[in-house]
Amino acid sequence: MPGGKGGGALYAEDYEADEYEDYMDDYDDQYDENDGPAASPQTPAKTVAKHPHKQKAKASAPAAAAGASALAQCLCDPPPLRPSGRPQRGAKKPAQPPAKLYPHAPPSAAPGSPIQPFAFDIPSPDDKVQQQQQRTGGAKPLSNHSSAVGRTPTQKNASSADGASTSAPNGTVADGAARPVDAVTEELDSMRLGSHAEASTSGGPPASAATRPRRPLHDYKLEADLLRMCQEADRAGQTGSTSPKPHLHLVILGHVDAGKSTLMGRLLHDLGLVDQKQVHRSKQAASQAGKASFAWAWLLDERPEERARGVTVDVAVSRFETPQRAVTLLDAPGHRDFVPNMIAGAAQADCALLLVDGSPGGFEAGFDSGQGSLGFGMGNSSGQTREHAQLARSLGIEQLAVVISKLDTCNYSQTRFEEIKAIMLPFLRQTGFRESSLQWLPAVGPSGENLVGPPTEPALASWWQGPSIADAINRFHAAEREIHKPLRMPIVEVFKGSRGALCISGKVESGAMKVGSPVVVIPTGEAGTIKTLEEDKQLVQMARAGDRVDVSLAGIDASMLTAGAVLCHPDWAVPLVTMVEVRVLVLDVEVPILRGQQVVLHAHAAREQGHVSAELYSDLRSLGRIALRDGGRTLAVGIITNLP
Ligand SMILES: Nc1nc2c(ncn2[C@@H]2O[C@H](COP(=O)(O)OP(=O)(O)OP(=O)(O)O)[C@@H](O)[C@H]2O)c(=O)[nH]1
Repeated sequence: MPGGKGGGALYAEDYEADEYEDYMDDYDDQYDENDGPAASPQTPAKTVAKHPHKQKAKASAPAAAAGASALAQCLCDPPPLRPSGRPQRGAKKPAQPPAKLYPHAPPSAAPGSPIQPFAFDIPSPDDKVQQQQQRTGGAKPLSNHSSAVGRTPTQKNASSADGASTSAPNGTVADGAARPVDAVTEELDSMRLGSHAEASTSGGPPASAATRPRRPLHDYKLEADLLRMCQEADRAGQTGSTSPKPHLHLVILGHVDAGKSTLMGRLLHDLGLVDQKQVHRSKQAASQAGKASFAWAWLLDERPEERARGVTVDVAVSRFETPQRAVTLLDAPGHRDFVPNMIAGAAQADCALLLVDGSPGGFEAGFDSGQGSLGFGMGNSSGQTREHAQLARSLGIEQLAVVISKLDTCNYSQTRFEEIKAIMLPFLRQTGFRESSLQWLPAVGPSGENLVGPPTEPALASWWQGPSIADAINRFHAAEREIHKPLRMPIVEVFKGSRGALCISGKVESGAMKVGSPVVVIPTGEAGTIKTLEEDKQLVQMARAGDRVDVSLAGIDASMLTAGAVLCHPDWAVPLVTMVEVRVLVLDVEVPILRGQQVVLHAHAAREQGHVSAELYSDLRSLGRIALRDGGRTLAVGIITNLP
């Protein structure tokens, strides 16, 4: 296997800043044009990894020059003081620091200086590497290829909401590298889900559905009756959903407290989907809890936990329509603890609104890379604006509207709007977004400025004549429905439905199903049939790619249903693998990703340290994208290039 013994290793080679865009474009373009893989699955997967300092160097030549001299100076000049507080031997007065390298240098920095004298009160970057190596048993830095292995029976990650770095019961994703291949293989065999499924009391089929050889996808043909139903739905312009308009799955992203839920609550109200009574109830509840400013947000954040903490925890789903679009809205949490939930939300989306807090200091807090002025990571203090944008792009979102909120806090300043745009645009380009797929607009959630019509506030109306939020949504294109591929519906939620039955919900990523269709749930291999299909609380007979549905199943042991599993066509089930080769882009990480390092692999709604049910990116993009996280941070994003 490429990547060495037992897998579980991630390899990286040099990566230049602009390569991210090329990397995404390469793949997207090549699949668009050829409908085939950019690199043969047999070809060892290439990994791209970027070095944060290289990225900075390429992003701006003057900054790079300044950075190089600053770094060199820092390394060559002894620090002015020793840890004891006494001067270093031979210490000389530091030269005048170069021009500001990092636009959001902490306020404590010396005027004009990006450099903080290192106080030796926190581990140095070298210390961090060493600590990490000790954690992973003397692991080595990586080079050149990528692969990740899942080894434990699939279970819903029982870790923190973060889902990061807690060990799965039977081991870790990536510790195979240090152990003999045979031992790992044996262990894998003994853990096959076959035994898991056979042990179930449901009387369902053995795990063969999960482990039988993969039938080529091109052999698949949509069943005649389903095809007819899809064609009828096309003609009628609907699939049982309430609207004939093109359907968008829109996710709302952004740093914690950027104003996502407030904006969406107010938007739903202004579009007539939330009545005065609901608003009144929400306002009352919020003021009674001493959180009056969250009244609009509480229209979406309904859970007691969310209201108590004042943050969104899980993705809230609602539906609304604009004049030209039917929209399934996914309000994602912004808090860093809930990034895994954000990933599950973004994985279902075709387009996104990225909310950026325009208030003084708000943008800077959300956009902070946590890298410190010299580009070395200084902890987990980074803002989620960057991480959300990077994850969104790597999860396949190409259309993005950047909404600069809270401008009421700075007199609706156009200068502030333009300043934020000027900083964000190069970053988003570098993240892989095409400039032509980006929209920029201001909005103020609580007062409803620029949500469904032009601004009424003179200070904003004087300079903004561009699109409102509703206009921006109308400009998004609906994704193509992939009905000619076998059924795939990743399970996002398992819940007791209004009719009493246990239901699963999620977005159909490919194929179609109707009431009575046979299905199999991967990874457990449980087989059954579709009992009911519900879309937007209405019973429907059929659901196809692009529909978000609630499904109840007959003949399936309910205990086998977990979020992250995939509902599949029984003859073309998603492959269940213990190892995937991935091509990854390493994000701004504090220390290199090391062989043996534990990571949590996120693939669509699944997060695993164990078995992975995965698709090749070339077969189905939405299920072939992955993110690797550890310690509450996203380390790398990528695509599955091979299922060895
Ligand atoms: N002044 C002002 N305050 C706003 C605006 N939008 C939101 N807020 C306030 O910001 C706070 C956070 O708003 P939320 O809507 O909960 O933010 P969020 O992004 O949904 O937060 P999470 O989902 O927890 O990440 C609330 O007190 C809102 O009233 C705005 O445009 N202007």
